[in-house]
Amino acid sequence: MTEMMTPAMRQFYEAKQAYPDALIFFRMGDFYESFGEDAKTIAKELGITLTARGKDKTGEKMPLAGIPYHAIDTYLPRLINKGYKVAICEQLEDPKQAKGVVKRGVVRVVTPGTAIDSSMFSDASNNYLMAVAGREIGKSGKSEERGEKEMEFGISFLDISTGEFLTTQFTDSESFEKLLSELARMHPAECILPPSLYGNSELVAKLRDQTIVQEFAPEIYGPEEAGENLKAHFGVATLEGMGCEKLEFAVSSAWAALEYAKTTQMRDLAHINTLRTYSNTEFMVLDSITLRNLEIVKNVREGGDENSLYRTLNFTRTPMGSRILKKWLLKPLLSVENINLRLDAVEELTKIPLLRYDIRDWLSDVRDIERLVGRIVYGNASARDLVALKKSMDVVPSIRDCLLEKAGSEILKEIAEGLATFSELENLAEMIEKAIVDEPPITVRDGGMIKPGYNPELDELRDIASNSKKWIAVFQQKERERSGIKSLKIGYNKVFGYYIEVTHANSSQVPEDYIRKQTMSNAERFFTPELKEKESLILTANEKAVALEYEIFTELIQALSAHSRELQETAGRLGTLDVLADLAEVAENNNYTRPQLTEDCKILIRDGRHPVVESTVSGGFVPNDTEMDCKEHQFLLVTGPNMAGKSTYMRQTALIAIMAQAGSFVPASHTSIGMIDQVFTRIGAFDDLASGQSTFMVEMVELANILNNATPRSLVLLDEIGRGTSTYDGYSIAKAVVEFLHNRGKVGVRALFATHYHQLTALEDKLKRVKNYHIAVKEDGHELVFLRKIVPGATDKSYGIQVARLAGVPEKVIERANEILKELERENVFEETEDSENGKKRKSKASARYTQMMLFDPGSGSESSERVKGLSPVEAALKKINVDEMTPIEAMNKLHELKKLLG
Ligand SMILES: Nc1ncnc2c1ncn2[C@@H]1O[C@H](COP(=O)(O)OP(=O)(O)OP(=O)(O)O)[C@@H](O)[C@H]1O
Repeated sequence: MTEMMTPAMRQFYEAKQAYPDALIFFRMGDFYESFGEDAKTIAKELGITLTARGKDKTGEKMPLAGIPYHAIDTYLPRLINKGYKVAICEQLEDPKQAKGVVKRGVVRVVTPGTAIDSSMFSDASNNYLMAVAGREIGKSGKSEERGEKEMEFGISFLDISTGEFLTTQFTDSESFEKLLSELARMHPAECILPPSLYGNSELVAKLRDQTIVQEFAPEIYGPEEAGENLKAHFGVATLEGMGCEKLEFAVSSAWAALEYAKTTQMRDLAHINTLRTYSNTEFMVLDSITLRNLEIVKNVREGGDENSLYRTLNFTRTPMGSRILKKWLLKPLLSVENINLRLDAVEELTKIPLLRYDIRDWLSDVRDIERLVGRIVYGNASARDLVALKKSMDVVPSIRDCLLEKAGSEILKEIAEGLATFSELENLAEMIEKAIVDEPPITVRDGGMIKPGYNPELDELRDIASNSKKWIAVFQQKERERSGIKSLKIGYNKVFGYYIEVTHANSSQVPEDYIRKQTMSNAERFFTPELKEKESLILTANEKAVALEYEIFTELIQALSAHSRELQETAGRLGTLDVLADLAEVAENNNYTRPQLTEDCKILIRDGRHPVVESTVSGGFVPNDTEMDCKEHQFLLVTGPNMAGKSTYMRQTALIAIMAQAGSFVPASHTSIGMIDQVFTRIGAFDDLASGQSTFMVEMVELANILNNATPRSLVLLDEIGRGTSTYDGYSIAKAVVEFLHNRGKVGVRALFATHYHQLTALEDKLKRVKNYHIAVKEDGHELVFLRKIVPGATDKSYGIQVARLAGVPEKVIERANEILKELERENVFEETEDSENGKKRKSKASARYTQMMLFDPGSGSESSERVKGLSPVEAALKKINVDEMTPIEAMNKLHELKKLLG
């Protein structure tokens, strides 16, 4: 049966056998075709027509799906993004020599993490492949207290299109917090795991929530062999210079990533010429929850970057700049010195606007050099890519010279000096300029790329070919006259070459020396010995010219490849410069100021604004101050009506700190930030129904993470803890959380806590570092005026009903709600309570009874019916208790609370 298959189909099945888990794309002339089951999948996923051709192994017609060769960039991402692996089959021999049966084979396997086609990812993102290595280690420290095992992980991230390669190693908890935090920050398209970790279903499930996970078992995964292989790849004697010589899991993961990339790409990836080891302790930790809650790079609603901090700050001119800016925001620094280096450069660029304008102007001409170099090294660059690279290189001398002359800050000087070390830059640019035409064709196999005058041999061949065209025209005229057939014409096609075409009606008139070549439906085609001779001359000249052009182009590619490291470094320097100039531009346009960074634990922000909200609110943003320290203002309890601006205020504090530590100016008139090692957030309710967790469960899981991991250097934002359960439980949890964070370690944790549990504000009197603040509003008749101003002290009103009216809740409901509220307030008596600590009298609206009602589920009908029946609060509460279901501790707590109610 297999005899029925064409040679192409046979080769297709050979490829399929070698790559059973990949969809095969098989190059046939101007198309990529796929057969059989692969064709069905491709047609379904891409919504293209499924046709049939030839016979398959069983003699049936073979399903076929095809896409035009030049459209692969459009279609491939749609499959890759769905997690498919694709194997690309191309002609294997050098086309110059290829004669007879064309041998095709797999030249590249494309997986999500190894895609290099630019259309697969936005310019602003890296396309990372992540590799993990690691194992369980014994329990220690905090994890032992919690009865958890610890894991030691090495992880690496490789972007094969830009050549960026990073690795790190760290100890993690059993719930993989750090690993998942890195995953959230780097957002890899694919993650590979060795069999030992792939067997850990919990790990795989958590990774799969965020990326595509594959098992990959390179033959050599041990640290020693992996290290040797990495050294061989980089051509170095030790990995010490890259910082990972002794980090066995980092090394193993780095080799796994590189090996996977080499195996799929089937080339040695020389442009991946260095590995950078980083440490988690270099950067502020922003876990996935915080990244989401603060909308650092994506918005919560649609997941796009609109209204994210990144979008607000990103006016970079180059794709490298966008990518670096994103990295800076995802990884704010922890070293005051390094942050100041960035800030010095930003400040300089704000102070010398002309320098900034010039730089940004020049940078507008710079294309994605990192990816262009990737394509060059890959051998799949087009002549257009070289022109783009040349245009990008053209501006470098101007930038370099201008910076050498004017730059004073350290980073700008370093950039200038770094650019100056690339001595071959101008020669390489000139080489491209001389060789390649200004607007070359898309393909590199059909000629037309090399400028006339660049190569004498090429000029000569082209001459022959073009003179021959004139010869053909003369020949046609001569033959028309000789035969007397006016409609006689000379034609050409790829299969038959040149021919003389005459209609059937005239075919009897042809001269005797015409030799029949082909009969068409309405014409006859002939040739003569003279035409045959000229044909071979023309065709060889053309063929030779195209081949020579390709050869010249390949030489250029090789010359550029030899400088791939310098080109990548240049790209990195231009990208960094772009970010610095961008931050300066944004700072100038938005009235940002330079923050101070300190090693103490103070946070002082004067007239702070939310960088994103300030550009979207109508009527102007009201700036606010923040003052935190570890002495008196360590835990700020923020109260205020719904919609007052509590969340905005808390978020702006965190965002200003993140911007400052990333090296950006900030939206405030004065800022001083004591280094923050991690921002934790528990904001809003995001259902995680997919994972089977309730809203409250999600809230508690996030809270547990904060309580277990926040350090005195952390900043914690808590918005409405305990909202997802009954008031009683919620209040208890909220209060316990304040106490816990306040007392954590010796100094506690810096935290902002927005709450509607007004009873919590009494904690200010008991816990010395808790301070009350509220966001002021003004009542104007029925109207509620939001002043948006944070002021010291607590508030005791929620104004929930007024806000409900503003939101358009029907007036009937609002009236009834007001009646119920008044009824509740009638029960309420003003009382003077003694502040035991300082002996001052404090007025509190909350009577014991009111407080009790809040604690014991104020909204419930049963509560008010108990009241109507005339039970005292303590009696009502006692009635509700089910002693059989209580633990001794719960019973003790309850008793304690009941006693307090008695006063
Ligand atoms: N300082 C400010 N200046 C101007 N407008 C502000 C300011 N702060 C907040 N706003 C506006 O008020 C809206 C509500 O703010 P926010 O969500 O922070 O209120 P909230 O007090 O947290 O509300 P809730 O308690 O209902 O969650 C914001 O979307 C923003 O438009």
